[in-house]
Amino acid sequence: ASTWANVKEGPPDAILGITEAFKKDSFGEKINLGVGAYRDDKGKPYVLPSVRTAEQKVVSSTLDKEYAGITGVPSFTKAAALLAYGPSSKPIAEDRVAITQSISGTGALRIGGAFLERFYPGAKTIYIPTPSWANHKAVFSDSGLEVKQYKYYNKDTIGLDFDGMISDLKNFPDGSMVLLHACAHNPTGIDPTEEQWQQIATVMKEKNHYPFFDMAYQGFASGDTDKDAYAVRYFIEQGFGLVLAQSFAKNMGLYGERVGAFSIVCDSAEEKKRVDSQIKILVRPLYSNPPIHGARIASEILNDKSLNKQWLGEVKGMADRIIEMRALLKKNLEELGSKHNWDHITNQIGMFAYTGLKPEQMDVLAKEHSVYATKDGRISVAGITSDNVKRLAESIYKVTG
Ligand SMILES: Cc1[nH+]cc(COP(=O)(O)O)c(/C=N/[C@@H](CC(=O)O)C(=O)O)c1O
Repeated sequence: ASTWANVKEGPPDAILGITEAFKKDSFGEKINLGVGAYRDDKGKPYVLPSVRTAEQKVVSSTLDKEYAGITGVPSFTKAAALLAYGPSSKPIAEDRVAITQSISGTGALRIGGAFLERFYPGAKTIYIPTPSWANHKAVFSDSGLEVKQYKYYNKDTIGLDFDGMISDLKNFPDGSMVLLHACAHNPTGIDPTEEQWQQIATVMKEKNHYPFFDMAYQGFASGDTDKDAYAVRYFIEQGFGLVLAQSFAKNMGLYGERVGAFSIVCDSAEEKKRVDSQIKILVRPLYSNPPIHGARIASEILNDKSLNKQWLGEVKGMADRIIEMRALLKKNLEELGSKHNWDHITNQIGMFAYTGLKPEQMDVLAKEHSVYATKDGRISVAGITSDNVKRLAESIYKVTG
């Protein structure tokens, strides 16, 4: 038999497969609300002007193309840590943060999964929210961890199942690894309030649970990078050690440049030194060292005062457009006379709206209305424009009444 006779055909990716279906549709007014990538009000991909400027600076500085170190471009990772943990971060001041560049957010999650699988002193089980980003389970199970879930979404209220989450955290074995979306929860767009984060931290401290923060949308959720880092910084103030995956795909629009970072907040500079050495030993056989171009662009933006200010304005602009599209969609649905309560569309935050539509309704949206989104009812609000919002509302209204 042929070498690969035993290889079976697998299913298309839940998220990236939507774009394939969208591309095949010849309808002129088709709408893609699938992949979580920002689009401007003309539905076009958006390269931030600050990124264009930073890229020109990088290119004109005629730097060489030598290997970066295993942990990447130092001026980038240093600035990424500051962005996440804040300028007055104690762990940074005490040199307790081990950080490596990663292949965007996915790569950071994968390095984290592999590091925890290799060194975490407790059970090699990580608890992720229900629902979570479609790729989390595979990233962590392929890292060799057992993946379990905690309650997060309440489908009756289309809100946070806070009591369910707290009771799960209380029932899990002491010292469990818990994945937390730092802001703009994917796919629900539902975040704990600051008070709820404080209660989550209290329970996790009592239970000695270990936080794994995934921050893929810092600045993109509220338009304010400090506000979006609230949970991470609060946990650190409460004395937690933690690991953090950062992505610059969305907040800098560097999707295809694959810019990210993975960091571990250690107990001491001495511990950080040991941890850092083991991160290098883990990364070297994975991909040896990361791509330099995207990191150099991000470094320019994060380290140059005026570029950083310009960037923050652009990130806020993206967040504001998303918030405006949420309000427009809700308004159009109400004007059509929809009897449903659509408050969740404007209450939710970040790239996605969790509509509450069922898989079969999502199928009808695609097949009969050429509106494409994932089966779980998640729509990427970034795909909504002032030109398509009316037709989108009509399509949803026809499907939901
Ligand atoms: C929560 C979360 N974490 C990590 C990532 C990974 O992003 P990266 O490009 O590796 O930095 C994504 C991407 N989410 C969108 C794109 C995708 O699925 O890859 C999405 O949910 O559509 C997330 O939504």
